[in-house]
Amino acid sequence: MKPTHISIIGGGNLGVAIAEGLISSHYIAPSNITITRRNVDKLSKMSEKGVLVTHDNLKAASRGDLIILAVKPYQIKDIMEEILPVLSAEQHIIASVVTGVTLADMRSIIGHDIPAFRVMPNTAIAIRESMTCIASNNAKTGQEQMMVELFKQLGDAVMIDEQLMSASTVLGACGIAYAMRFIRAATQGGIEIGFSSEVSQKIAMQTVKGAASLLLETGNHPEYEIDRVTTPKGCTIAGLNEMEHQGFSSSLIKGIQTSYGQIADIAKEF
Ligand SMILES: NC(=O)C1=CN([C@@H]2O[C@H](COP(=O)(O)OP(=O)(O)OC[C@H]3O[C@@H](n4cnc5c(N)ncnc54)[C@H](O)[C@@H]3O)[C@@H](O)[C@H]2O)C=CC1
Ligand SMILES: O=C(O)[C@@H]1CCC=N1
Repeated sequence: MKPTHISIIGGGNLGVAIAEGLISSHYIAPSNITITRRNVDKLSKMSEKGVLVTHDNLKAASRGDLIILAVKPYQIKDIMEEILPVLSAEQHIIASVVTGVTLADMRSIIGHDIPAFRVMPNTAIAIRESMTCIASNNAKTGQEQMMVELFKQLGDAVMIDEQLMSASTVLGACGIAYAMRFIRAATQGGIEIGFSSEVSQKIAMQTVKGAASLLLETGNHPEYEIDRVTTPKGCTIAGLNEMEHQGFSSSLIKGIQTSYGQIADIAKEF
């Protein structure tokens, strides 16, 4: 089972990133993707790639069998009300990437029959390296599997309980920004100890990629791999311990908790 036409409502940062990932995956032809935005001029790169671009959400919704809502939390209610007249439980799956908007919120507008999903990717979906968490509680047979297969084309994907959707938003979607801040900070440190900014960033980026790949490929725990780097009385443990004295792990955990707390406020925008 595979969607025949995917319509993305809201061609902003994430909506375009999803379309880019879909195009490069060859999972679906660009002519079977529609993306909408009020100002379609900003989607010219998408139309150059063969994606159908329109400001007409109704047209997009009737064309698609999978509709991905990628608008801001305060915009999703109006969009669902707008497209409702063309939705049918037989034709459509509605998937929202909108932070803090629950399946119950969605059902309060679109009703109980239309299969609804929450999907939480991150912006690396554009290059097919997203971690995407997916939840639903009224999917029809085979639809959950179809959604996982689709998003596995764009990185990795898992079904989770909806209760964990906010946690997945923080760890996966916000998480890519935390990882990039690590890269930027490491780059700045690298400049201070002698590298040009360009070379420093290259080293920082490839090192983070290598660390993640090592864990993904071996299945090892990070501390096991750290033990293999930290020579006794060596420079790694000296720096690592100083980072911990300065609150490295603690600041990350506290940041994650703060982001998580913020989602309750975002949810009020619905
Ligand atoms: N940016 C990210 O990394 C992630 C964002 N999200 C969620 O995805 C959603 C979208 O986020 P972004 O792409 O960052 O926001 P964005 O503001 O870049 O994109 C939203 C787009 O929707 C368009 N839009 C607004 N009203 C519309 C309408 N009536 N018809 C058609 N298009 C309309 C806007 O013009 C804009 O281009 C948010 O709810 C956010 O919480 C989730 C995971 C990651
Ligand atoms: O910062 C935000 O609220 C959105 C949700 C996850 C990533 N960006």
